[in-house]
Amino acid sequence: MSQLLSSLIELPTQTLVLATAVAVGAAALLVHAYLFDAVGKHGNLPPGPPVDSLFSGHRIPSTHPWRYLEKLTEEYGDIFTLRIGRSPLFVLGRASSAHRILEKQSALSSSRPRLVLAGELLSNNKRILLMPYGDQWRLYRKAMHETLNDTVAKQYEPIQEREARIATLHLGRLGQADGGGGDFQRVLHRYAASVIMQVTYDYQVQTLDDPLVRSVAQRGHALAMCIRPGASVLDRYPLLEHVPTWLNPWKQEGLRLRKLEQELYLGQVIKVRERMERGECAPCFVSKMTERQQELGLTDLDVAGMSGSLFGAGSDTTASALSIFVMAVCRYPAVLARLHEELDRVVSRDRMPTFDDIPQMPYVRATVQEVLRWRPVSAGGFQHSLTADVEYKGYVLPKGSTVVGPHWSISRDEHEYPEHDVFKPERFLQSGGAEANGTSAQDEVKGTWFAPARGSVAFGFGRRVCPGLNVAMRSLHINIACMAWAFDIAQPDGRPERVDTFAFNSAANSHPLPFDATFTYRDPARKGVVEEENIATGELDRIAASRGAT
Ligand code: HEM
Repeated sequence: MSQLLSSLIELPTQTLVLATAVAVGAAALLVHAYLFDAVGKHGNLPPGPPVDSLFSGHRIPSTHPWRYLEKLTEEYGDIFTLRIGRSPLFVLGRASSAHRILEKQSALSSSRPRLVLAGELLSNNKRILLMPYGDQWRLYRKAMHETLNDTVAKQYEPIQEREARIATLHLGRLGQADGGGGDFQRVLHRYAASVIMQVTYDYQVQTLDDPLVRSVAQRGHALAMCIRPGASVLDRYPLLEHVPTWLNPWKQEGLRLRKLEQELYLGQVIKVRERMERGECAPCFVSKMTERQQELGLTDLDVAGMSGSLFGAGSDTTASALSIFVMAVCRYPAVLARLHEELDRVVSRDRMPTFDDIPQMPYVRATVQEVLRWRPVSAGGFQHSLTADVEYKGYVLPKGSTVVGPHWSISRDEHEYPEHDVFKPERFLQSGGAEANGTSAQDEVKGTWFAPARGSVAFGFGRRVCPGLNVAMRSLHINIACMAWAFDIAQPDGRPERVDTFAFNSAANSHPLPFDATFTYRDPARKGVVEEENIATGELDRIAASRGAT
């Protein structure tokens, strides 16, 4: 009797266990299918480390994420898979994979991952950096090419020479309160802001406290906040976009930011047009776009969006690269000594360097290349997304997934760059530097003295390569030549080993954290030349006037 009873109890217990197991198994399969839908369909994917969490996948540290990716590259090789939420991210940590996928197959790998808050709501799909590959992006690229190509960029050289002279004057006056003060990074920032504002709006920036520069920087900051990985719930759950605006605080915020941005950028376009009508505007991005607007089929919002994008893309990046140069010569004084030798041979102490001198200065050119390699500004690289399946080493990377080539790990490959952590411009003298060829960045400017070196990834990849590189490379050359011509630049205690060459912020365009450097004129004659040049730029008068006004 008791045997019968226990078998009756056992039966439902077994059934219950079985049913629970089936339910758990089914749920696991569903979760698996949900989390790995893109991955599961294709199967043959590059290996990668185990996930940190079943639901969120891999957690990439927010501090210097590129260093984490470098470690994984050393472990897993030139391609590996991470999972971010539901989506796979393929990391191309070496030149081999990045070149093969982002350059050779760039027709398939030149889109951007969708960013609902930053790209669609805030930017109204008018920010080229975040735009998906397609007709609108092509139109913007064409417009940018017309206004930033080598021939047009050459016309901006006088602006860059003048601004480099102003920057040199301010560097020589660091610590003085009468308009020459501020730390050196602010001086370099002012240079970059002023050049990009003149290129875009024919608007010269005198100080970083200029209200327009502040407003533009605030908009850039708002964008940076929205782009941070995981910053927006709308990007994690894009379906929320369909919740009506009055019930949707994230959408309201995105649209509020869009309004602020559009008012600012449209306002600047209108001001340029008013000055054009009065015949007071020098050629700049907005004036050229205004002339070509109808022909290209651009709306006012397109012109406003494109011109607004330029400051964010071109100002911080240039300022950061110039600060990296200062960091490098503080840490490696022998590099500065060799630059001094070259400048003394080509330029003499009686005048400042000009663009015409640069082709005669291979060491200056090699130094620029090494700045871009040693501490790449866009260290983590920019994410691209695939518009079709892409094959590499027998793996199939599925359409729609995201790939990234971190500039940091690619530029620190010991096979390509022995003693990668040492700042050594000589490596670009040996390899033929600017004359060598092979990347799409070089295709842009092939044969010119400022082409990025063979294998350089500093300006990105394939069809998304930086359209501002003609302007950027000119800025780096002229400023590095002027700084090295004028100054002994040093770590203040005279102890180069104290320079922390890893002290950078973690922004997408990474910037050295504030550090001290001294800028001492190499001799009084050079100081005299810089001051004389700045009578011509008008900067000495401006400083005197601002002193009188206070
Ligand atoms: C040292 C200075 C600079 C560096 C290191 C730099 C680097 C980059 C990189 C890495 C990208 C992304 C490429 C990719 O997706 O693979 C980019 C895109 C871009 N850059 Fe630059 N850049 C610099 C200066 C400039 C300047 C001066 C301008 C404007 C005059 C500019 C305008 C742009 C624009 C509009 C894009 C977006 C292109 C697109 O998505 O199609 N950049 N830049």
